[in-house]
Amino acid sequence: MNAPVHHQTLVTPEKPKALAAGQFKVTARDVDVFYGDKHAIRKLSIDIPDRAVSAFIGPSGCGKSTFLRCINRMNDTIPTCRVTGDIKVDKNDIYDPKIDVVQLRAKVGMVFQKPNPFPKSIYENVAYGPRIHGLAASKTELDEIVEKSLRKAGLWEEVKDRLQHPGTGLSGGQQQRLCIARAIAVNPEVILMDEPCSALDPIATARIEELIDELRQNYCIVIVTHSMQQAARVSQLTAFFHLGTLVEYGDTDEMFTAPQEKRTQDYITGRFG
Ligand SMILES: Nc1ncnc2c1ncn2[C@@H]1O[C@H](COP(=O)(O)OP(=O)(O)OP(=O)(O)O)[C@@H](O)[C@H]1O
Repeated sequence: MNAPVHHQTLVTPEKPKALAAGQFKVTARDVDVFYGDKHAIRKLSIDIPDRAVSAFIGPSGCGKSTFLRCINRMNDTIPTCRVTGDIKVDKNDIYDPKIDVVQLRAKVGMVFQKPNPFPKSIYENVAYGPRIHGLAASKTELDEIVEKSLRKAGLWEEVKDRLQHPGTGLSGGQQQRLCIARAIAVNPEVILMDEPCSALDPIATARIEELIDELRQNYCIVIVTHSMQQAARVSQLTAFFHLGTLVEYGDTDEMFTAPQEKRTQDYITGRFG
């Protein structure tokens, strides 16, 4: 990309109130991440507010996904990966050995690059989490959770008459909304999205972006994206990563018009990356 980003904003440009009040949902201090000898994240500190969308941008391999996965301990599943430093969600240390990782991943849900519904029915995809977390006392309550989650994910009208059909039979964009419904069903507070639109066509992408904008009213959302246009459209805050460091994090509008750092300026104007 050689020209500055064309700035389209879907969302109201007001600053998140949480920023002004200093209320942060996720805080990280001096986080380092290693894969064996490879130092992937260096001394990263960040305060992420609630009820806003934060976008992580930066060139390939700069550590965006690695840091995103730290926020719900998804990196625990990679044997060579070691995380040091301090990460808190709601002031609770998520690397405390006493933390129940299954509960943490319900509270800090994740949506992946490629939609990955379970090979089960649409209903079961959404009902599975609430059932294992004991969130429904009866079948009626479970039905209500499934409907509410599918509604919040903007999928209910399209699937209400075929809840017993396989989730894998939906279109890519519908599958991604099903995965969002699945994450929502267990009452998360933070939703991590790792390039959630990269496998989708522009229409399905627009639908997911609208959904992200609606969801920010109730959740802390962090999205990794390769698209600066997408970051500009959906986020209120943007974090620019480079070579495993967080170069700057702040108001999306300011980041794309008057970045603080030369490296950010060079990246958003297409001089590297
Ligand atoms: N499982 C892994 N094992 C070893 N090294 C890894 C692993 N995952 C990532 N890395 C390395 O860590 C660094 C950061 O990778 P990461 O995927 O976090 O970057 P990214 O900014 O999300 O990249 P992209 O935009 O290409 O997805 C890279 O050098 C990458 O090769």
